[in-house]
Amino acid sequence: MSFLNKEICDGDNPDLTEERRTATFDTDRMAQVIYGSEKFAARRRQITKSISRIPALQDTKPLAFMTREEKITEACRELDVLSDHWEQLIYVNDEEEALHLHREVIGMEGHPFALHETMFIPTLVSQASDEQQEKWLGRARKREIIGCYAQTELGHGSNLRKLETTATYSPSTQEFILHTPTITALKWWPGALGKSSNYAIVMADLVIKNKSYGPHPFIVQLRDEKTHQPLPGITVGDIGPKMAFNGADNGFLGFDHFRIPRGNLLMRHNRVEPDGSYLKPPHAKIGYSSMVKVRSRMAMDQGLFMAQALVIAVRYSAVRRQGFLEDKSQEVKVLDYQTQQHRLFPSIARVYAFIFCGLETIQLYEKLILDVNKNGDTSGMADLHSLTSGLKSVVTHFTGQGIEQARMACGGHGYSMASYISEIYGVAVAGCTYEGENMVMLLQCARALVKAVELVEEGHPEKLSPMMAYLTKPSVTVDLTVGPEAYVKIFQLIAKKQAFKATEQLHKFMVAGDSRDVAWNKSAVELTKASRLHTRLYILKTFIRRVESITDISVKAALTDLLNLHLNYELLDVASYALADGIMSSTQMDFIKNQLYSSLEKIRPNAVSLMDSFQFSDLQLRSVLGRRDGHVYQNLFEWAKSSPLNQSEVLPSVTQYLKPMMEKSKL
Ligand SMILES: CCCCCCCCCC/C=C\CCCCCC(=O)SCCNC(=O)CCNC(=O)[C@H](O)C(C)(C)COP(=O)(O)OP(=O)(O)OC[C@H]1O[C@@H](n2cnc3c(N)ncnc32)[C@H](O)[C@@H]1OP(=O)(O)O
Ligand SMILES: Cc1cc2nc3c(=O)[nH]c(=O)nc-3n(C[C@H](O)[C@H](O)[C@H](O)COP(=O)(O)OP(=O)(O)OC[C@H]3O[C@@H](n4cnc5c(N)ncnc54)[C@H](O)[C@@H]3O)c2cc1C
Repeated sequence: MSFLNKEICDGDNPDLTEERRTATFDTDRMAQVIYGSEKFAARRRQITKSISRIPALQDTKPLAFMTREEKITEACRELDVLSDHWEQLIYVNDEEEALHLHREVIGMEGHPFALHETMFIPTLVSQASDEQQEKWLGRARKREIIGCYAQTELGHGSNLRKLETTATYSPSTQEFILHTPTITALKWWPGALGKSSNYAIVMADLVIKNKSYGPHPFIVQLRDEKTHQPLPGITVGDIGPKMAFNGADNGFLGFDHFRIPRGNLLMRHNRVEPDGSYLKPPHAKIGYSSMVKVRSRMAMDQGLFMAQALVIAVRYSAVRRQGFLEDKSQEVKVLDYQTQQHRLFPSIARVYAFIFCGLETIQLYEKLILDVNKNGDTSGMADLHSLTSGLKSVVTHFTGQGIEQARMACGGHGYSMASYISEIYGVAVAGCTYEGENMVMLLQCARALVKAVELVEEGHPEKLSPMMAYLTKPSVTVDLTVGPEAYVKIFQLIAKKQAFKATEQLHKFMVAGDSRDVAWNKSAVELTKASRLHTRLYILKTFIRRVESITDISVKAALTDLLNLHLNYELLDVASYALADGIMSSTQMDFIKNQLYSSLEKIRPNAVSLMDSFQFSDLQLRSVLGRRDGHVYQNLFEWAKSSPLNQSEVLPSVTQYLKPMMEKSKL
């Protein structure tokens, strides 16, 4: 039986067409704001169009029905097709275009080049000397070799100072000897390490003449370039299936006194001379730059994950009709329910806010690397580290929440893998863990906050970085009706109070005799709260700044509605702090609530177009519920019919067990 007849499916679902007609702005113009420029938004569309013309890149069997091996093989097949068309699809070496291409064609479930592009090449760019770049960077960019980033070990991920893999320098042979002394020293988790990569950046403890210099990056060949067999002295493999991200072969790696030449220590910022003398880098943590790079991307990448889930949920909510409001002759779109709007729209606002932050932090990282590589200027490192530590933690947490709400907003069908939301969720929440576990990174952000509070207390507010300047703001009474700046002021007061309270608690324990580390641990929950508020303030301010800078009037108006929703929702979410400290009254709380509800109504007519503006193709969305044409029911039925279980009427499990069991029961 097929309901996919042409009449029903010609054109888009009329409910979605109606939604698109009511939009008050142009989605191409909105895409320019989302993707940071008219040029890149247009290039994305052009790339999407070119992809749609390559038959070998169109949908094959749904991913949900594939085994892990099939997923990996399929990703590799697509990579091979892409490499044949690379130069006609994108500008070679344009990172953003390459990322878009991968996202659209291969999706988010991981692939052998995921770490090559995101960490291997960036580490060579930031850590390898010019000579070393000449040797490896060109080959990596041409994809003659595949690399990954091997840092985390079975026993240690967060505490890098305790990594156990050693790289011991031998002056007599001018080699480093890589060794895995214990089981816990096995590298464990690196993406694409298990089966695909033939090279890795390995973070190992540099040891010279029995002295440890801490983790340093080395480039290491893992496999023979012709046979792909692991080199003697190397044990490498896949760590097995994960919650999601199963197109990636996250791996393990061990070394048995494996020798690499001296020139394989990445030496842009530090050196080991032939005689074993060590030249220090200009900043102790410069070797961590690749992590900062990925963290600086995470607000954008996580924003895009949440956007995908919301495109699906919002489109589906405009097609799904259930229950009645005033008109009893026709059921309403579930998107008309206030609870549905409250479930989805604040996340739409967060998506935009996160993406605006991402645009900013990606640029900050690029600037930092230029400053460091060209002028040896490391002065921006501390600020970017604390900013991206807080941001990755806050953004991943809210993205997980937002995606889960999107799933629930799709009712039963959200739970089906046809929606694809479970996969998006599984991939996105990995970000709470990778690139620094969220609590650990919030505490990194707190280090900077506490230092700033201490500067204020010591009478040196002039030494504060601009991001911390709010810590000196006096308490004021605020009239919320004056607009965004009033919300910022209240948020600043809340964040400031919490930063001072957490620091005060830390100092109190220290005065009572605890060491700083113990006092820190006793204050850790309060410190993480301060970091979250500090980061949410940054997000809020970035959102305001970005909206203010928009020139297209209708785009600006639509985003102003979203910004107002964000301001009210965020302030309400932290209202307990404001009430406890007498910063806000209950009358102001009521005002905020009413503003919030009226924002939901204002956003409603633009909801579908706010999500269409992301211009994800159906290929990228991989969702039966979220397709642009909105033909949900027909496609769900087709999708279910393609399940391997439906390829025969009677399964072997029935003939082998259920039938005999029922027969036995009759006796
Ligand atoms: C549609 C959408 C599609 C989107 C698709 C996008 C694709 C995205 C998918 C990507 C797929 C996969 C990506 C997965 C990648 C995952 C890769 C990894 O996970 S790699 C491993 C990451 N590991 C970590 O992050 C480890 C976390 N730990 C640390 O970073 C450190 O141990 C620490 C920072 C927690 C502590 O370091 P330590 O050396 O012990 O330092 P101290 O705590 O003592 O601090 C001393 C001092 O240094 C400062 N510091 C620390 N780090 C930095 C830094 N990077 N830069 C500058 N300064 C730094 C720290 O703040 C302290 O300063 P003080 O002034 O003393 O306070
Ligand atoms: C999908 C995925 C991909 C990954 N890809 C890579 C990769 O490509 N390369 C790579 O090298 N690694 C990779 N990793 C590893 C990842 O970076 C680590 O898992 C991550 O840094 C967390 O470290 P951990 O596993 O040691 O967690 P742990 O530190 O063991 O965390 C366990 C708990 O302890 C708490 N905790 C730990 N330390 C502290 C502290 N100081 N204060 C308070 N609480 C603390 C944490 O908050 C957490 O609740 C990947 C991981 C995942 C899930």
